[in-house]
Amino acid sequence: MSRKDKIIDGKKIASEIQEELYSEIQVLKTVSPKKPGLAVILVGNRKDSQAYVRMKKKMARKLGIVDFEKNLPENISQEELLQVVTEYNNNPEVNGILVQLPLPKHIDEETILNAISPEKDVDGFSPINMGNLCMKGRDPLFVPCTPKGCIELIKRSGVNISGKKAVIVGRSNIVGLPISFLLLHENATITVCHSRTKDIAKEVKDADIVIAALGAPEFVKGDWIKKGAVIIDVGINAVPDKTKKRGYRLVGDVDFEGCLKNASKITPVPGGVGPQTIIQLMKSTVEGFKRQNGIKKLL
Ligand SMILES: Nc1nc2c(c(=O)[nH]1)N[C@@H](CN(C=O)c1ccc(C(=O)N[C@@H](CCC(=O)O)C(=O)O)cc1)CN2
Repeated sequence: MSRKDKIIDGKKIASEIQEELYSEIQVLKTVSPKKPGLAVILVGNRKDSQAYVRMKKKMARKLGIVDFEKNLPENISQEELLQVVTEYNNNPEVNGILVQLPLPKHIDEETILNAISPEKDVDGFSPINMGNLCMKGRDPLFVPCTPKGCIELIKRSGVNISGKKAVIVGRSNIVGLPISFLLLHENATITVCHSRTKDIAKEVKDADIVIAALGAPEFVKGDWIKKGAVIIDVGINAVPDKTKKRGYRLVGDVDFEGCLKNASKITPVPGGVGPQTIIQLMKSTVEGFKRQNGIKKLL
């Protein structure tokens, strides 16, 4: 298999989904005078978070989703932030609410995420949606965007998940845990590795599907990969690089060149999982809009 055939083009898949969603929104216009609305709450001045929020706004506008934005100061109190969440919970024009993470240290993330109405929790991070994701036969209203995107990348690359052994490296609430449950619901056999796992390399060597989501640059090495394995790299790490204009380059949690040799499919960084986070958020907003307006099936 050629190098090109092995690399999952995340940007291309995201633009295919964008086109599908655009068409769906055009049809929605014929059945409802309302437009889907997404509220994004950003606290503080982190450059990376500001960039992600800009990307979300830009995509929403391209698709005809109305964006509501609140940029709040770093020192905002938890009570004031809760007030903003409540306002959006009560605003019928807002179908999805997202609080950009991470939050400043003085704010309790769990309290804020708990305050988002589960019906508008497009990130899928609220305890009700997370709880339903973790149970068999219970459909959460929303599923976290990055894990949802990983499943979509695997499926759209023609990989059958059922019966496969999937090894997830990382157990975060945002990615590692939700993707483990999504893969389990797709009938994969899952192993979740973390900092106390005795021999991560040994676990990965057995995997048909590897999900790397631990936030450590190029952690997963080429000689850990079983021939034919599918590798989904969720990590986005900036490593210093003086040859680059911005002084750094982005790498994933996987040693890309090393792992490419044995992999049958692999996502690059950038241009792999990242674009899914944005487009899946838009999909979830439209799903929320339809549910909240009693729109079931189109055409
Ligand atoms: N409330 C949330 N906060 C955060 C989430 C989330 O899903 N919900 N995820 C991440 C950040 N994130 C979106 O918020 C995000 C990360 C990366 C990308 C992306 O497209 N990355 C590009 C590279 C971009 C670059 O050049 O810097 C890529 O991988 O190709 C989009 C969104 C944490 N917070």
